[in-house]
Parts: sequence; C-alpha cells; structure tokens
Amino acid sequence: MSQVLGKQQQQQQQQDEEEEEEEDELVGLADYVDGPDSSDADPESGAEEGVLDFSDPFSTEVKPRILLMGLRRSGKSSIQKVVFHKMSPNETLFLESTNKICREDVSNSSFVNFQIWDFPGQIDFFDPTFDYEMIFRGTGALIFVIDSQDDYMEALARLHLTVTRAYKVHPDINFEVFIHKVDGLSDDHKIETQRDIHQRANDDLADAGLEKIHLSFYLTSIYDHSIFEAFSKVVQKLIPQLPTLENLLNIFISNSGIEKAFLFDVVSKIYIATDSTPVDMQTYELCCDMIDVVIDISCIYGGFSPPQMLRKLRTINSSFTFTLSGSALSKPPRRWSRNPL
Ligand SMILES: Nc1nc2c(ncn2[C@@H]2O[C@H](COP(=O)(O)OP(=O)(O)OP(=O)(O)O)[C@@H](O)[C@H]2O)c(=O)[nH]1
Repeated sequence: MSQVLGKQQQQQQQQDEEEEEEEDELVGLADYVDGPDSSDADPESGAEEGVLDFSDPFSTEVKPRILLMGLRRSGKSSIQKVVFHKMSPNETLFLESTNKICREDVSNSSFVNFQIWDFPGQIDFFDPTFDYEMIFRGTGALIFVIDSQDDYMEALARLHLTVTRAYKVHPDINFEVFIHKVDGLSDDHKIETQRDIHQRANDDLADAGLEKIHLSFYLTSIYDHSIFEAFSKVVQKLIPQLPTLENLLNIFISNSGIEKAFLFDVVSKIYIATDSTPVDMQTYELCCDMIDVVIDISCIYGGFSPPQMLRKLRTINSSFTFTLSGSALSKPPRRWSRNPL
C-alpha cells in the first residue's frame, strides 16, 4: 500500500514539475499581453477582453483565432473597434497606439464565436521573448493590414516575414491581406495598388519557393461597408457549416421568389452566409442599414438604449436571415439616419 502511495506521490511531483516547465516556456509572451490594468475593455460591448491566461493556449475549448497584424498605424485597432465595438470611424482618430497584444473573445452566436488578437505594429519576431510558434499554432486566420495611403514596401517585407514564419508553424492558416484606407484613393489608383501589392507579395513568395501559400486580398476602409464585407469573408472561411448554410439559403430563395438572402450576425453586421448568387455591395449596404433601422426602432418602442438592445440581441440569438424581395432591390438604397430621433 505504502509502495502504491509512494508511486502516486512521485507521479504527482513529476506532473507538477512538468507544469512548471510549461509555464516557464510561455513567460516570454507576458511582455506583450495586456495586463489587468488594460483600459481597452468596453463594458457595453459584452466582449471579454484583457489578460491572457497562460493556461489558455492549451485550453480544451476550440475557438478559431484571428490575428490582426501589420505595421504601426496601419489601422488594425480601428478595424476591430469599428466592426466589433460600433465605434464611429471618426473616433478612431483618437485611438492610441497599441503596445501590447490585446485579446478579445467575440461570442455573438454559435457561428460567430472566435478570438481576435490585435498585435502592436512594432512586434519583433526575432525577439527571443516572442513565442510566435505558440501564437500561430492555434490560429485560423491571419489578417495582415497594409496602409494603402503610405509607402507599402516595408509592409510587404513584413508581410512576407510574417506569412513565411506562420506557414512553417501551421500551414492551414488562412492568409488574408487587407489593403486598407482605400477611401483616400481614386478608383483607378485602387485597382493599380491592389495589382501591384498582389504581384509583389506573390513574387516574394515565389522567390522563396513558397508559391503554394495562398494570399487573399481585399480593398478595405472603415469609412464604408467594405471592412464589414471583408471581415464577413474571413469569418465565413472559419465556419465549417458554411456549405450547408449556403445550400439552405439557395433552397430558400428558389422556393420563395426572394432575390437575395443573407444570414447576418446582427451585432457586428458581418454576414455568415449568403446564397450562391453574386453579392453586390449596394444590396449588402441596404441590409446593413435595415438592421440599424430595426435596432433603432426597437430602442424607441422597446424602451431600450442601443447598448441594452445590443446586449439583448446577443442573449437571444444574434443570427437571423435578412432577405430582399425584387421590389426592395429595384429601389435605390436609402440612407437611413442612424438616430431616428
Ligand atoms: N482614411 C482612413 N484612415 C483610417 C482607416 N482605418 C484607420 N485609419 C486611421 O489610421 C490611424 C491609425 O489607426 P490605428 O487603428 O490606431 O492603427 P494600428 O494599426 O492599430 O496602430 P498600432 O496600434 O500603432 O499598431 C488612425 O488615425 C485611424 O483613424 C481607414 O479605413 N481610412
């Protein structure tokens, strides 16, 4: 009996030592992660934000992780705040530079359920305290933000370094490149910039013998719906049920005479799925505006403030199908006031 107990004690001791070693390996990350005094958390958003628990990377809960990376001032935090915190684009002018990794849980519904990690622009992969392997290992999508209004040569070099490192650790990551702040470019300039960035980024990968890495490119701006559309596509790739949802929406429109159907996450206004007819931006914008109207009217007649309403929507079920019939589509999109009062 005493022999058995002795063996158990030994095993326990060994386990404790192993756990201590694991914690030591992760300590390097602590320098980059928001501490408990982080003031970033938005109490109204319902999103959990803040300290990274060291045990977290090995947690049994599987939540896709989306990383936001890019040079300083490229617009990473603005994207996160506008899409997930309802911050108005003009308010992002006052955002301070991020100096630690900010992690946020987005759990609006069973489909929109992931983590976003916003990285400081100055992060250095060669810093020995930066445990990039641990970060990339659990990543579903890596969004690299490039400021299109700036000289993007340095950003392209950083994109190459980031993508090649991440690919070596976890080849299944979706690499998404946001060519951002395109509101400042003319239509011709937008297309030319996208072509140039696409060409250079893929040439760099081909030179490194890594042409099998696929990069997806999006033209984005926080001043219109392009950022919501791009984020929708990023999130959709992480939803395993996407083909089933698309099939259901196809069946729905073919049996109802409705022209276009979106399955929306109301809280963030990203769409989780749509039928297989092409998406045109005007239709998507119209649906987003209609969602705002529904929320605004519910606030007036339901006696809720907009944040209360958003919280209520989160607790009920924030995904619902938004459909447009032919007559709605034939009218030009109306600009609805965000505040009906
Ligand atoms: N014109 C324009 N400006 C934008 C856009 N997105 C962000 N910005 C501006 O870009 C500036 C930098 O934005 P941040 O979100 O702080 O950039 P960041 O990448 O998080 O910066 P770091 O935290 O330093 O890494 C802010 O003044 C934003 O208002 C956009 O789509 N268009």
